[in-house]
Amino acid sequence: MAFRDVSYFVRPSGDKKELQLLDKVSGVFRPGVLTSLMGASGAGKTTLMDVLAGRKTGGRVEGLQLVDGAPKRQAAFTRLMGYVEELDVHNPQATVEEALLFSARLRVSSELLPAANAKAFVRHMMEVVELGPLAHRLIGWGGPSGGLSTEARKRLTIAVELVANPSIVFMDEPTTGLDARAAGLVMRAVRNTVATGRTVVCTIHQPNRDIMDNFDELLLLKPGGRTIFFGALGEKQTSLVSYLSSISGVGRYEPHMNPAEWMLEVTSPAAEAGLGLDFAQVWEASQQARAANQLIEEHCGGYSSATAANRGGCDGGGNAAASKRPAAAAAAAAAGNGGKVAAADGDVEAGGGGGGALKGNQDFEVDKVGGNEAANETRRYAQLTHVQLWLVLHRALVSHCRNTTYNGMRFTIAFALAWILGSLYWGRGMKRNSIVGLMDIMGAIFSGVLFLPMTNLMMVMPQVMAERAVFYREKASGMYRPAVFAAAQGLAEMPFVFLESILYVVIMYCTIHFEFTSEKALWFWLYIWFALMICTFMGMGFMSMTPNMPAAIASGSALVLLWNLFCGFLIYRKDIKPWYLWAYYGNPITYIIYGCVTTQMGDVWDEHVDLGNGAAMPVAAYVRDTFNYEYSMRGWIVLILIGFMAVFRAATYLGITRFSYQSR
Ligand SMILES: Nc1ncnc2c1ncn2[C@@H]1O[C@H](COP(=O)(O)OP(=O)(O)OP(=O)(O)O)[C@@H](O)[C@H]1O
Repeated sequence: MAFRDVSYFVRPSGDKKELQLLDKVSGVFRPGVLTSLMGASGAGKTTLMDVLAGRKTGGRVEGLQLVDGAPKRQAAFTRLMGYVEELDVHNPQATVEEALLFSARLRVSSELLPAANAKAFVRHMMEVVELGPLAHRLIGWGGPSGGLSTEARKRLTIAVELVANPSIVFMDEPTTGLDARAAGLVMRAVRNTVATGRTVVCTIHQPNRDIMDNFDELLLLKPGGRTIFFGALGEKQTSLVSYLSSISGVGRYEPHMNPAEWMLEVTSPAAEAGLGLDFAQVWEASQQARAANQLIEEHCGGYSSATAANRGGCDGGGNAAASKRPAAAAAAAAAGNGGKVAAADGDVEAGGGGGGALKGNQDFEVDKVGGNEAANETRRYAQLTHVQLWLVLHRALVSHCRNTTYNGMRFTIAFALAWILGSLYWGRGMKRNSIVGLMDIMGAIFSGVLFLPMTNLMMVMPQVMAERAVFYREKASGMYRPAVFAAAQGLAEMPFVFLESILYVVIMYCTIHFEFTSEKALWFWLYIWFALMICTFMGMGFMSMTPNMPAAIASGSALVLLWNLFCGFLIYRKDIKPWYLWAYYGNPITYIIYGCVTTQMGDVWDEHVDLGNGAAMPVAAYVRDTFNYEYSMRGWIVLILIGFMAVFRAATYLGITRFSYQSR
């Protein structure tokens, strides 16, 4: 990948003036070469990497970006690159191998990596980052709650990108937060990745000497996103040290010093002010900059920065071919960097193909993976929609089955609430011959419809919050359609809510002793099942549309209170002021109570309610006249409730597609 005069501008909200975060940055990232992006905090390292990776969600980019000598086309480039984010966000319920298989299947097409070969490929990639022994370990949440260690999680994050067989891998601060030993292990995985012939670019903060020794080249930025140095570091960073030492006034480098620390210290804004120098200007005038520019020109061919920018070279247009790296390129790159890359660990060799070649003893040609990716470059996703849905749904179901805390809690609460309601209204389900008896039945139904479904609403929110973080990463990697994720998320809940509804209804129905006919019991169960589903989907929808848990809980609770008040139990339908009727009709609780009450009592013409003073009327007539409940509506109510479910599923879809709470 080559880029020239890349600038990036943002317009902070409420500010008329654009802020420039990158200022004409140029460079070349080559196969088999490990390039570090360094600079003071806030210099623009992550910004540059995000711009080059096409991960910025706003702002304006200028300049030329080429992939394999042609203007970068983002859709194709997304399939060719891996982006190791600083935070290691994974599905905690998956094992290491499952997470990698999931990524491989969704990011490499079945033509290039048949499902039968995926496991062998993944196993091979696990060897690259030395995760083989942890293949069957559950990822977990890390820290005291168990699962992979911080360092193993980082190697997993790298592997998740590697199994997509990318040509170029961007890594955002892969060693941050790790101790020296853990950072060393991660760097070995990074180095192994480079040895497969891939282009690897890392942002990194003040690495120690051992870590620094792993890097071949450096792009050093200063605040404002301007280049201070770009080129080979040389053995033990001698090229960098000799360049900076040649600038008059720069503090002397002593052999015992950490070169990264020294470099950042002598080029800091304070040091610049002390020397009265602008290191970016010094760089532009230097002989090393001329050599770097020559290299950049060689890779940029005849493209001018302005032309490419106008043609959408930054994020669209152009005719980018998928990256095809000849083995010679990797070898040449290695030769140009002290031969560091040529030696590969184990059976991993630098080689050709879009994703570098792995020579193993598999019974299929891994070399083909990525090498033929150009054939699919027009396809946005590696897999067809139904395959995406199956893979995402399968993962969601497995995760739910393993999430014993979530399921344990919801089944326990269902059991406990059913018994509490059952003991409160014990045996009153058939006492329909007095107004008090009917109100008891209504109360039991109102409580049953509200309590457990509301619990579901609150309990699902943290689950969705956790899944959303993983979704953002996977969406950015172009693994599947957002609609697939939304569909799988809803479908995976259904069997568990189904079981929960059976547990809840069986206990409640028997203890309250509603009428024991299979028809009435089935109607009752159906409405309660729908109530649970609606509230679960509503929790998912609210969590997807709002930025965080407090916002989701606040908005969900407010709506539930409104539903509660206007569902026709606390205030009868006929007593609700006309201008509030929308809250009665646009309210799923209204229909669930309506359905439960009318199917229990709306057809009971042979029993009479005592109205006092010797007057009585059939139960069915009382229910119809008092609550406006028509028995004939029971089927329509099912359709209305399905409509509410659809609305909340749509809310989830809109939330994940229209609102992104991860702006970059
Ligand atoms: N969307 C944005 N709007 C305004 N300023 C931004 C935006 N994104 C980044 N910045 C600013 O741009 C500068 C560069 O940010 P960036 O995160 O790229 O720096 P960095 O070199 O990676 O820093 P660090 O090492 O601390 O992560 C910072 O001053 C940051 O505050």
